[in-house]
Amino acid sequence: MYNYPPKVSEKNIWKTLLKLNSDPIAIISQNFRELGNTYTLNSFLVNKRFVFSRDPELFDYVMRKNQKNYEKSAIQTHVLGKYLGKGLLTNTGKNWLKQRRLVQPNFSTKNIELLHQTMVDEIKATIEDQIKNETIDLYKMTNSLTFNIIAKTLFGNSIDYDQILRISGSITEIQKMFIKEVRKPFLMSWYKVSGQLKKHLQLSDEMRVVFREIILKRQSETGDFNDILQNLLQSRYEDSGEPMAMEQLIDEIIILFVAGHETSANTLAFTLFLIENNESEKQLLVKEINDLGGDFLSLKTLFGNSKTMTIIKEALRLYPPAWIIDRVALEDDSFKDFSWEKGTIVEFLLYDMHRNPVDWEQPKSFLPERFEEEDIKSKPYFPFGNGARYCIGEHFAFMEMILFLRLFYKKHQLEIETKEMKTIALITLRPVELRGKIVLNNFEN
Ligand code: HEM
Repeated sequence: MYNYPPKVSEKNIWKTLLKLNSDPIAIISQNFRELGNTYTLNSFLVNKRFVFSRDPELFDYVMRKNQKNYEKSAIQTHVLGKYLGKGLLTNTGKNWLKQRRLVQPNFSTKNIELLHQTMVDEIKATIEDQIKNETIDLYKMTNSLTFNIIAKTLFGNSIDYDQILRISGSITEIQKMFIKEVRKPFLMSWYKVSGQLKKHLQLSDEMRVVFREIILKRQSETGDFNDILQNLLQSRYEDSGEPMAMEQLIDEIIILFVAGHETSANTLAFTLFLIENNESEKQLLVKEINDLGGDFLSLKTLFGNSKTMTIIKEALRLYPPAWIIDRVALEDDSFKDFSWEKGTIVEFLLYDMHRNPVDWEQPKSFLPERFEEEDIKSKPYFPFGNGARYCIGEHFAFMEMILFLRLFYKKHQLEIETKEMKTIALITLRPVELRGKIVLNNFEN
């Protein structure tokens, strides 16, 4: 009936299923090498068929050309959605489209650029705070930095650091629970009877209370507020002219926190590691910052194909935080010689697409200059996704990351202690650790 791509053999299914928990990228990649760019895994554990792929053409077909036939899997819409609500990342169908049309304009280049000063202030404060004359956890630093940036660009001074800490604590706990549910779904009854599920749903409720208070207070105030909340409150649906309902607004805010901090934090940590291990690139970066003089933070120098930009793009190629993207087929479908039944889950491994030697020369090397080549647009490079659900925060992310690197290398140096980059692929791909000491330059740049 259906012509599924080559299957993981009976013999290798157990090995694959076990390793999907402990080291998913290694086993998924190994299967590509053995079975080709697209293969099938029948998982008896969850009674579902998975098609894994690193074929850019199939990715384009599913994400763009035939995207109407594909939806996000229940892992995001239900498992994560029950804690985080139905914001853009966890929403589907008509409701998603309606929300996307309302929320996306708030992330236009023009609107994001208005947040420049807020980002600069947060970055300066974080770096100052971390100069301690001792080794610190740099990944923790990039995490709290990007969390504070999203909090302050969303709420301005309407949120205080105590509230930020509480929300960040709740989101971290919820993410841990989510990972447990995804990795060990067969323990679901235990999560229920042991009270873990309830405890995490309560955390979610508590978080919503904080957001509701902030929003209600804002609605009672008058004045000029330069933040995303103000824009979201002023946004109107095209058809009805109505604003967003309170609970939907809270859903969107929670998603912005979740989608908008860890991805950038991971990228910054990977980028720092790569810069510190590539002396010539570091020199070029510092030279660029110095050559820009007083313009090193100005909007007109931020978004061109600068050294700072190509370094980040290359870090995102080697270590895409969204290392895997999934979709479920709503109806039976076929692509080239293959066909599959509705309900099949298609998993795209961006990590492997970005490192496939067929497309990339020296795929494992850190070579930012490849992003200056003419043919770069034809390469399979999708750190921010593809098609209708493309990341709305790309411009925001580049702005905060470029500002951070420029401010950091303008006046500081890093004595990095982590010698080898070990990664862990959970919801996002992140470093296991990154430790080092920040020191002030003893010369003024
Ligand atoms: C380096 C940083 C980032 C990376 C690598 C990244 C990556 C991605 C990817 C791959 C998707 C698509 C997922 C899919 O199709 O299944 C996505 C969606 C999304 N991202 Fe980002 N992201 C980053 C930063 C941000 C930031 C800073 C924000 C917000 C401030 C944000 C908000 C979102 C939202 C709301 C969605 C869902 C869009 C939708 O489904 O309509 N992201 N991101």
